[in-house]
Amino acid sequence: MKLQLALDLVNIAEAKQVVKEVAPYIDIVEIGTPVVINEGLHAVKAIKDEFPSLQVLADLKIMDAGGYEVMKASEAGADIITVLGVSDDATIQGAVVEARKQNKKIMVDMINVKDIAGRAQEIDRLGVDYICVHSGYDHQAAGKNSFEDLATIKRVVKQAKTAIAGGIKLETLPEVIRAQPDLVIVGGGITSSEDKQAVAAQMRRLIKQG
Ligand SMILES: O=C([C@H](O)CO)[C@H](O)[C@H](O)COP(=O)(O)O
Repeated sequence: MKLQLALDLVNIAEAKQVVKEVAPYIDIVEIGTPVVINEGLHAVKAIKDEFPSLQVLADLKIMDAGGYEVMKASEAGADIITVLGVSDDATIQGAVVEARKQNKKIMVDMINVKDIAGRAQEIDRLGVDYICVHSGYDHQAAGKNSFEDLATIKRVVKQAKTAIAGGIKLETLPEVIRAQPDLVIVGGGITSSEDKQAVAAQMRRLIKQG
């Protein structure tokens, strides 16, 4: 099981500082959607250049023009790029084709997908690398999480790796680990804590224990 740090509410300099603190405990750094909006794909390049041994995920949440946007994120150095599960199959297929050309991976974010089981099966057949259940900030504010959805995709997805994101904290991580996703994505659970390094280290320990 891998651990991904999501960076959402930082600029490039702050992002570098956080990654420096927690780098030994994480596998993937996510350049979050708000960072891409504020800083552009330069943020992806800056982090990849400074931390070449970490995988970098560009959370573009692509909704259209999958091939083109994956190409641009790949040029910036992204290893994994996100596409929305609610987008058209053609968008996801375009993203997958381009990712294969560039030797990159596609993660489909299932945020706002109503029929998780049905859509996850369709998306799995499109050859994506990860399917991620996700309670975004607005869903978290309404008290939702994606634990049930994780169990659903674990049941129906045959080929892609499974991931979960949205409000995961040190206290809720054991419940997530019990469901055995391939990847756990944590943003505020690390970045909002006073001692980010200690929290990331403890998360890594819990994941290692399984
Ligand atoms: O994708 C995200 C969100 O939509 C804002 O862009 C976050 O990266 C994701 O939810 C993980 O962050 P936390 O919920 O703070 O763990």
